[in-house]
Amino acid sequence: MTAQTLDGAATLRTIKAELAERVAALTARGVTPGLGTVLVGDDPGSHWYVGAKHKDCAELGIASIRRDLPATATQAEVEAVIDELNADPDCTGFIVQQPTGLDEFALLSRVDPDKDVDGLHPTNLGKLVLGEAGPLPCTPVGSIELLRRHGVQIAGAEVVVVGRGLTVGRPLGLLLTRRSENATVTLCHTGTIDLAAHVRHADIVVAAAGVPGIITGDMVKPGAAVLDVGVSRVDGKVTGDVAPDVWDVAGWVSPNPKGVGPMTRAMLLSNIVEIAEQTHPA
Ligand SMILES: Nc1nc(=O)c2c([nH]1)NC[C@@H]1CN(c3ccc(C(=O)N[C@@H](CCC(=O)O)C(=O)O)cc3)C=[N+]21
Repeated sequence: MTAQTLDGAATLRTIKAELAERVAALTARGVTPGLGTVLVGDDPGSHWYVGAKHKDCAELGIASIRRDLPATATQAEVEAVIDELNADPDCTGFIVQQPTGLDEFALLSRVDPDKDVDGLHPTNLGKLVLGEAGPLPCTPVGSIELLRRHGVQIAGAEVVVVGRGLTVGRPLGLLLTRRSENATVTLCHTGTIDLAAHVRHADIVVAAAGVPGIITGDMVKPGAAVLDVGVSRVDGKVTGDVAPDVWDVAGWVSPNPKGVGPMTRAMLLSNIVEIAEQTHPA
């Protein structure tokens, strides 16, 4: 048995086509959405991600506002750029690419919550906990959207999320347990005693540990859906958390690359368009 592919690259193309129509409708009314990015330092991976986001925007007719700062930039300098983008009417929303090597919590907290297209501002994470509407974190929502668009049943599913990080595991647990998703979630982490015992019961496994190959075929229930969210670099190549033998057991697997990564970009674009529509109602 070989698993079906949860193809994030193809799904990104579909979502871009849907969003392009909404951007065109905005542009026809004189509204051009604008995405801002703040990038600190010269990590090649971060540069690639930010470059890809701006290419996506160009394809859709979303304007780009790019602020690249040297690795020597201070907390105060980055905060001044955040203040500038908060005040810029052409900037619909923006992200501060992580990691910055600076006080991340202070930076996240300084972004105008209404421009927080990462959905990571404390106010927006609080809204998620409270069940209030607001921008949602891109990687967790992208993971759910990838499952949904491939017909994987989420309601009633036993989901094991591996990893409790701020950008994936923790918010994903909150999203999946909403009434609208109705999954039963077990959040596993480095303190989990018997990871395999938990994963074995899961209809859906989300591997977001950042440990190459931590999920192996013998841990997975036959037919389960397995999302590979982890990103590590081994010998310069992107490597996920899911071992190759999982494909022989699972019903669906998201490849890595071309799985959840492109979906993160899709949801960023979607958040931008959403904010532009809300702030400029027809
Ligand atoms: N404030 C902030 N927001 C983020 O959303 C954010 C961040 N910081 N820091 C880093 C992570 C990582 N991330 C990815 C985005 C796209 C791909 C992606 O499209 N990857 C391609 C290519 C991967 C490759 O070949 O390098 C793929 O998976 O097919 C991956 C990872 C967003 N992040």
